[in-house]
Amino acid sequence: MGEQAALKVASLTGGYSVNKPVLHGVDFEVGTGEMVGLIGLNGAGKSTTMKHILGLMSPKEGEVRISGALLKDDPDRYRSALAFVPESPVLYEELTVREHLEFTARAYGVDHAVFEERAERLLKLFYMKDKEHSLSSHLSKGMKQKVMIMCAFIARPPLYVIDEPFLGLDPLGIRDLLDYMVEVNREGASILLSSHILSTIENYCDRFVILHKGRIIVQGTLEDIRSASNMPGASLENMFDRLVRAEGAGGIQ
Ligand SMILES: Nc1ncnc2c1ncn2[C@@H]1O[C@H](COP(=O)(O)OP(=O)(O)OP(=O)(O)O)[C@@H](O)[C@H]1O
Repeated sequence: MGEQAALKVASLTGGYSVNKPVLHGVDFEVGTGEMVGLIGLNGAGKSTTMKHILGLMSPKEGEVRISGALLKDDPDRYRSALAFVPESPVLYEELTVREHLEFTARAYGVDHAVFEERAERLLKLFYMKDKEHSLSSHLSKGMKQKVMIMCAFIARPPLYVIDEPFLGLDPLGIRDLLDYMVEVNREGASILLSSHILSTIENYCDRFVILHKGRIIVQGTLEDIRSASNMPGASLENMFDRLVRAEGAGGIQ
């Protein structure tokens, strides 16, 4: 991996209360142009890790760097270097789909002509062209999720942090999203993707980080995880099942 990873999470310990951390010494990187899958059971700490990366939570110990920089070094630059797709859509009810895209593009300083071109392509790709002037409150659940996804891609930042994006998307939406992620990835963007749909992400991610009860139990390529779990040729889902059962399933104590 290069000297300066797109994202470096180092010895991260943190949580919601001072005395009871949720994350314990979490260490991983996302290299430039890499797609890394963050996987774990409900409550394993995936969203908490992402909140630390976004700067919504401060580490108790350890640090998070984006392209070598800490949030406190240059908050504006840190924030504009990443786009986040949350697990549940968070939209402004009184804004239309197009207005959401415009608002995001402006916040990231996207040139107007570039915005028009990207917006047109995304609206068509996600079958949302006929909804561009609809208020977000008038959209279906999956359509709201598509707006969040389009907002991330309109910005085209170097790093995407994507939390379980497939929920609510129809099969075409899932495939279009994956294809688009591959496209930005090939152009050099880095992606941290969390999902429970292991059979889908198995074929897309370069590496995986398996989080269990706030600790990383294994990380690496599919082959690395096959060696670590002594399961040659196994699917990610089967390895995950064995690894977390061996550690004892259940939430963070
Ligand atoms: N706002 C909060 N306040 C206190 N504890 C929280 C809060 N959000 C999450 N937690 C706790 O932190 C732990 C990790 O939760 P987190 O949301 O990071 O899990 P996750 O891996 O994203 O799970 P899921 O797959 O269900 O989305 C859990 O024990 C959870 O109860």
